[in-house]
Amino acid sequence: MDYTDNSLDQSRATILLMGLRRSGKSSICKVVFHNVQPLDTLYLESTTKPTTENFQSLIDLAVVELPGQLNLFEPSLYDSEKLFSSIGALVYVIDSQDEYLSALQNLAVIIKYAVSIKPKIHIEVLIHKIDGLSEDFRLDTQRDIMQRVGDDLLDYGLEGVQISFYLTSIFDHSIYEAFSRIVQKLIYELPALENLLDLLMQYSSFDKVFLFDINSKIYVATDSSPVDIQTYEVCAEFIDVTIDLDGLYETKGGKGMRPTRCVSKLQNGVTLYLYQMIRGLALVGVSRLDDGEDATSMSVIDYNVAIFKRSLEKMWEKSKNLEQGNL
Ligand SMILES: Nc1nc2c(ncn2[C@@H]2O[C@H](COP(=O)(O)OP(=O)(O)OP(=O)(O)O)[C@@H](O)[C@H]2O)c(=O)[nH]1
Repeated sequence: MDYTDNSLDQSRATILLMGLRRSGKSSICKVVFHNVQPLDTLYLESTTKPTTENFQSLIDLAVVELPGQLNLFEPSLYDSEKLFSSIGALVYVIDSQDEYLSALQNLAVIIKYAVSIKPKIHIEVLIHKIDGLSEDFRLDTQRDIMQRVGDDLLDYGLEGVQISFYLTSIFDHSIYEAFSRIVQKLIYELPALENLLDLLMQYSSFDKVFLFDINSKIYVATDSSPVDIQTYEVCAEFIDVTIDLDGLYETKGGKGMRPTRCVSKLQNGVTLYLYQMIRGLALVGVSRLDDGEDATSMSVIDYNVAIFKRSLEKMWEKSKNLEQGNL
């Protein structure tokens, strides 16, 4: 995703990032959207005023971060009603290594306000910094937080509100997985995209396909089979290797003339396939081709991926026109 400017554009899909002080909001933004190494977030300064960053991917995305020290309803600093009515998803970060009861009280107040302004808002709760908890304790913590949030909402008469919970850490891929799922909820064309990816799977002997945002390693869509985190990790790392290699070799006719394509067969027999798409995206597929069927299958894969890319271009053009009111 490209960093563009610093203004909040109402037409973009907007994610509002909230949570108490030091819960990890800025670190998440830095790691996911700016490729900062997790350890380099250790001594980040506390954020003192609301910040907005815009990113371009399949959709234009704005991430607004509200500093934890702010009183949510502090009218002099920002117009909370305007802000909440413009967002698609509220992401609330809870530090699971800290005492979290006050965070849960804060969350309940925010949810009450958010749904009063925008009833259809997506509410996403990150139970963050789980790297410091044992496997068993992670699940206990998640259960406890879900139970308490449910009880708080019941007290407010908001029992029907849908909330998604994610266990996350910037030190592994869980934060990318969570953001992938959150961003996908904001993509209007997601069902059509998933359909296309299912078709691609069916006709191209792929076992799993992802449509990745190359810079952030968020996947904006995948086929309908379940995501296994190890497959995600292999594919995300394959993007890094491909981009590094691509930088080493100059293609005929100069850079950027041909889309990047890379195929690699791993020792365990799994073939990884990457093809550059539009708007900073890449299709990454995993396949278990048998020896001997590589060449024919690869031609079929190339052919079908080219069709997928054309469909994606058409879909993108159409949604752009719809947005501009041209259709
Ligand atoms: N162990 C661990 N530490 C984390 C993780 N994410 C962030 N941190 C640390 O938490 C501390 C606070 O992170 P920040 O990103 O500054 O928190 P913030 O929510 O932006 O804080 P304010 O700006 O004060 O609102 C930093 O030292 C980070 O390195 C995580 O997943 N695991």
